[in-house]
Amino acid sequence: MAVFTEVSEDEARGLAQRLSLGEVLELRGIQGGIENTNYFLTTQQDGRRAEWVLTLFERLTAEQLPFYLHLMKHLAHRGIPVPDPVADQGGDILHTVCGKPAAVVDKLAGRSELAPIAAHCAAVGEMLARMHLAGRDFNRAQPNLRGLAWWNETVPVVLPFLQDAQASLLRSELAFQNHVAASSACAALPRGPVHADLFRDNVMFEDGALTGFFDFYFAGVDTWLFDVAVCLNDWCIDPPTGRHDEARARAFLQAYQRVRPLAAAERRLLPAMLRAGALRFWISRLWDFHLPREAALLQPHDPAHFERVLRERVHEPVAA
Ligand SMILES: Nc1ncnc2c1ncn2[C@@H]1O[C@H](COP(=O)(O)OP(=O)(O)O)[C@@H](O)[C@H]1O
Ligand SMILES: N[C@@H](CCOP(=O)(O)O)C(=O)O
Repeated sequence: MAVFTEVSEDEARGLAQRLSLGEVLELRGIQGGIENTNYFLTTQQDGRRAEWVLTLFERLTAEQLPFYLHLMKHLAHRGIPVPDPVADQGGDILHTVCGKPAAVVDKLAGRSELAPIAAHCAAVGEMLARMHLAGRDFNRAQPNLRGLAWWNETVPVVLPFLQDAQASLLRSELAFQNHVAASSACAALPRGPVHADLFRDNVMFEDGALTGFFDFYFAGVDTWLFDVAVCLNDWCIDPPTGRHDEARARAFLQAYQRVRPLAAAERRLLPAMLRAGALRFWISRLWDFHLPREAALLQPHDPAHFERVLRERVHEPVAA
């Protein structure tokens, strides 16, 4: 993230006490990310150091947050390696810090793999399929808040900032996606809770092994295929050109399908869904870039990257 809201050591101590985390040793603002305020919090509990991530939610509301936090808890309890939100003495996992909704989760070990090879992609594919299956009996529902309705709302807001060729691509792709979304093939796709933002910087590895998925704050109930497309568009491309990387994509898809084979309708719609995944992040990056928010450590993402990825997916459709 960025630090949109400064948290004092006093605030952190009060929170650590309410959550029985022990004595606060360190509180450090995190630079990565763009949505929320994140801090690493180190405490000492019974003589042992423990590391946590404190997140203050800057846009999500107290009504929306239980879905994400309970989803993480549900998946963690089913053995999927995701951060587990810490409850206070009353059992609540949604807290208030500096007047904002906040959560504390355990810090995952390792670091992000920003230059993945096929083995990393296979590990992510397998865990994503396991996560989809583990989410089937999650009993809360909330739509993907960065789904089609948000694209339709946001495109008119960003269009005035674009050159003609970009505006024309954005309009035509949005029309195409509205058409696909209204089709019976799309309605038949299997759905459930999806991460919806499982980029390389939202997965940890240690010594080559996957240690967890995190940053579930764009999750929602959507097609499982959308998650697959978002991953292929980030893990399995050549970043400078946005071109599809066949070897990494095969590793990802084979590993995913060893756990959950794609249905025929999913295979048919994958090319359109890859375009949807590129469009979704092109729109959000345009929005963040042209209508920025104030933050101490914010590094906006480059919108041109997903414009390139989208053009690639339109001109060179990728089959499953
Ligand atoms: N549970 C976690 N374990 C380890 N590191 C984390 C965890 N959550 C967040 N981080 C670190 O914080 C950074 C920003 O978090 P992220 O959730 O991506 O922010 P944002 O929600 O603002 O996009 C990550 O890149 C990672 O380094
Ligand atoms: N992954 C998205 C933006 C969301 O940022 P994150 O740090 O929460 O993953 C992008 O790359 O545009």
